[in-house]
Amino acid sequence: MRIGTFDLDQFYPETHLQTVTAATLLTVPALATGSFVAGVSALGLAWVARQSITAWKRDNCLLGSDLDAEDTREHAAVNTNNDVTARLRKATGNQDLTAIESRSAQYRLLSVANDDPAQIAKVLPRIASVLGVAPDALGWIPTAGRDLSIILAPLERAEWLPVPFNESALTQGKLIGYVGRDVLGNHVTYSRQDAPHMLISGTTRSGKTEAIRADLQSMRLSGLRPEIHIIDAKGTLCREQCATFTTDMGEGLATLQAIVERARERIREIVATGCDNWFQYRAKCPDVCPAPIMVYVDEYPQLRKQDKEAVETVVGELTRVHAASGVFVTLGIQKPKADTLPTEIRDMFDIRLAMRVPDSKASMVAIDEPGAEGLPGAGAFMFRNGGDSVVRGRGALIEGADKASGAEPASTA
Ligand SMILES: Nc1ncnc2c1ncn2[C@@H]1O[C@H](COP(=O)(O)OP(=O)(O)OP(=O)(O)O)[C@@H](O)[C@H]1O
Repeated sequence: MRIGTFDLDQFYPETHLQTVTAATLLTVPALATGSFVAGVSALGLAWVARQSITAWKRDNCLLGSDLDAEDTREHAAVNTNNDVTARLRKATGNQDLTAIESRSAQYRLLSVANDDPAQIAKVLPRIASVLGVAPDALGWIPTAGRDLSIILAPLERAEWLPVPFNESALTQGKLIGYVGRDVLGNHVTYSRQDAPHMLISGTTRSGKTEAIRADLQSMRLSGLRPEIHIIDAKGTLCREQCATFTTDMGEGLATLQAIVERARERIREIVATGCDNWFQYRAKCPDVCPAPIMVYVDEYPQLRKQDKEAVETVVGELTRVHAASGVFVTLGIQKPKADTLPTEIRDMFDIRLAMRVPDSKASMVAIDEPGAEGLPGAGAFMFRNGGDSVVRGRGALIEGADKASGAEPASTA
């Protein structure tokens, strides 16, 4: 398990020693008696033992019953916070609560040894007062593991850490998008093959543009030479390498209509070769398969204002049918509202990335649950891939996109 950039398994190097000892004790006699199968089984047994010992020691640490203060003190990233633990226990009357503190790119993380959502929900306001933050600024991962909840308190802006774009999380020949890191330090990625279209929501200064940039970069690095079309009312993406770019919404609509025409032709060609979709076609006929078409519309309601019916028809067809033709759509939206983003369009977007949005209603539209209204901004996200549960984290910042993550003045939005 990783907390922040820190791997808890590293706490227990002695388990490696135990593995070697167990392996030697079990394997040598087995091999000496001439049984290769027994030797291999013994090695397997030793490996399983090592995994269980590590997990057992780690859980004990997280559960707080056997906290190894010496080990944790050596690492600034993870600390049992005795002060917070004592105050939590006093404030809640629950003597089982133990707080282990760590940090991620934007949050102070408090791991609390309790996974009963009802109990935690009841004590959240008291935890907020112990941490000295407003209750609605607290985030919460109720069942982060067995007997474990994680409470997230936003750090001061000066303490935020940037998340560099990580190319190694991508796979050549696949349309993998790199989003950033979750609060436990894991890479957050998605595949356009599983979920072709993406909705990115976020009010001004929330990090929406940087999120689109990270996605564009991911697609360019896929090795599939994507054909990129950007329709961007504000023009902030004008320096991105692409096939077409426009800030003119009339032109944007015409671009989408032309893509629909091409997509219809493509699907005829794909079906004629006996394939169901672009991914199959690419696997079967890599030499003739056309490049994927990536469409990015930033500030979708602006485009929709151009001609509501025509825009909804064209976006509807592209998202409903043409992932099979190799067309992948990303919509950016500042204030997601049910009337500008009707359910039948919204449901076509399986990948949902929400940065800070104006209120909980907008969060419901953006990601089907409240919470994005309380995000601290500048790249903090809630992410949902299809039916999976929501992941919180911070988006990748492409090198050179910004000098220092903490340098910006706090947003008033
Ligand atoms: N992932 C990130 N990591 C660090 N800082 C970030 C990140 N994303 C955004 N920021 C910071 O927040 C600022 C605003 O980001 P961005 O331009 O992406 O916001 P936006 O939501 O597109 O806003 P606007 O609509 O006003 O353009 C950036 O200049 C940068 O300082």
